[in-house]
Amino acid sequence: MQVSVVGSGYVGTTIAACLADLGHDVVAVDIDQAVVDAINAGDSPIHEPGLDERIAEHAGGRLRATTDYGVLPDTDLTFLAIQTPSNADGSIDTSALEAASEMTGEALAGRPEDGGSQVVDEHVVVVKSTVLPDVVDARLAPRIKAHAGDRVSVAANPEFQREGSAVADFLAPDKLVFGTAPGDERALDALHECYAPLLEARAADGHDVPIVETDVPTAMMVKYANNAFLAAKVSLINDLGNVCKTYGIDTYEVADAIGLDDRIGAKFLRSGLGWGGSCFPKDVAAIVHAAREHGYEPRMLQAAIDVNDHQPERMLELLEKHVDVDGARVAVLGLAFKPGTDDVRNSRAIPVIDGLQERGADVVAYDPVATENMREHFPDLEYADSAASALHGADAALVTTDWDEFQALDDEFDAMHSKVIVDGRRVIEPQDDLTYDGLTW
Ligand SMILES: NC(=O)C1=CN([C@@H]2O[C@H](COP(=O)(O)OP(=O)(O)OC[C@H]3O[C@@H](n4cnc5c(N)ncnc54)[C@H](O)[C@@H]3O)[C@@H](O)[C@H]2O)C=CC1
Ligand SMILES: O=C(O)[C@H]1O[C@H](OP(=O)(O)OP(=O)(O)OC[C@H]2O[C@@H](n3ccc(=O)[nH]c3=O)[C@H](O)[C@@H]2O)[C@H](O)[C@@H](O)[C@@H]1O
Repeated sequence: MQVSVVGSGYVGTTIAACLADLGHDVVAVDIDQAVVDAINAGDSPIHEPGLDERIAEHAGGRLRATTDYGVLPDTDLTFLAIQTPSNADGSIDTSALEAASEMTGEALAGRPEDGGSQVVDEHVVVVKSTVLPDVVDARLAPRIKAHAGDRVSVAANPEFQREGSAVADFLAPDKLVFGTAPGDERALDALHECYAPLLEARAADGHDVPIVETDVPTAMMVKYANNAFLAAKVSLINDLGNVCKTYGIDTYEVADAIGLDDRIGAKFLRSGLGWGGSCFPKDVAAIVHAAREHGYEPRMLQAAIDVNDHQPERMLELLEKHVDVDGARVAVLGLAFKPGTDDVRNSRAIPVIDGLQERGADVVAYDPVATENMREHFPDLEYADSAASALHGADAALVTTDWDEFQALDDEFDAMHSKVIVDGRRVIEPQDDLTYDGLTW
């Protein structure tokens, strides 16, 4: 199948490389020339395990990149994987996605001045971006169809991959959700054809992937409900964890026990500093905002946000029990919002660093891959090139991301001025000569 993917960020690059791996001919379209150049040179524009190899293997073959929307009519199906960031009030900013929809419609209509060289007979545009249930039909499809007409179907296929394991998640999904307009067989057939090689590969490994066929608004609501449920699950274990801590009980022991109950499940029970990233905070805020616009107050979801917002403050309060933060040199270990990624969007390290600076600390930060991205937030912060050098001479260290390499830290603590560790991710093994405090244990 000929597939185009518009938007080559975390999602777009992953699905473009994976679809090429599955045998499709894929063209990635992005307005960022640097991103396009990287892919064509066989390099990944983002840090994601398994992506480098796939891009290196397929670039120049089944995978190419361009800034030219004129390639769209030569493909059968176009995914839109454009960012949908939060506005200050929690609603989502769909302007970039709307612009991309407009450009997609123009290209499919074959207007030469918009990069189109031919009028397509039939085409399917699939929205991968996460948008509220009414956005595809109200704001995206009209922009595409105004130019390209009803020869083009517009469908939704929300994505459930996680950063840090995006390739593995995309290739082994728990489910696929196909949202199409009622009776739109063209869209449904195209989605089935696109995913057929993935389903065959999973079947060969003995796994059936359930496919949920539904309408477009329900497909997007599934995406929001999925993320809201997981974020709330983490907030609930953090809330319970804060209670456990007041009794001196280890929340991880409790979580292991409750996770044995099938109705609860063992995943997403790691308590600590809370959830960050480009999606949980954005998506929970968006659904809360939308609910209020419709006159409903979503109390559980707001509570999930409140608990999450408070965990960094709890970390700083714990630190204050052990050191006088004003003037202290504090090492922050971990800047990415989770391990395995260089993404710092809404990283919990950001409010922690803000809080340290407000309290007059001298902060030194380290992350194995996310330092450059964090420089955009904190250009004047001191960045160390290893955990060992961050710890050297520090009065305390805060663990903010659960990178594996922090587990191996041992003698490095000896170079600290005072060996105080506040662990927000349960990474460090407590030792007799360390003053060790966990956030919820
Ligand atoms: N990051 C993730 O792991 C996941 C993200 N999502 C959703 O997927 C969507 C995309 O997210 P990310 O990949 O993280 O965003 P991103 O910000 O990493 O990538 C967006 C890309 O679109 C490009 N772009 C912007 N306007 C364009 C235009 N008019 N034409 C062509 N390219 C354009 C940008 O240059 C950028 O490379 C969002 O709605 C997000 O909520 C869903 C599941 C997972
Ligand atoms: O819509 C999205 O973008 C994606 O959002 C999340 O994926 P992601 O944000 O990449 O990473 P997660 O592994 O879900 O972690 C999110 C945050 O929760 C935190 N977390 C996660 C699990 C846990 O037990 N405890 C915990 O604090 C992580 O540290 C991280 O800050 C969802 O897990 C994906 O299914 C979804 O596709």
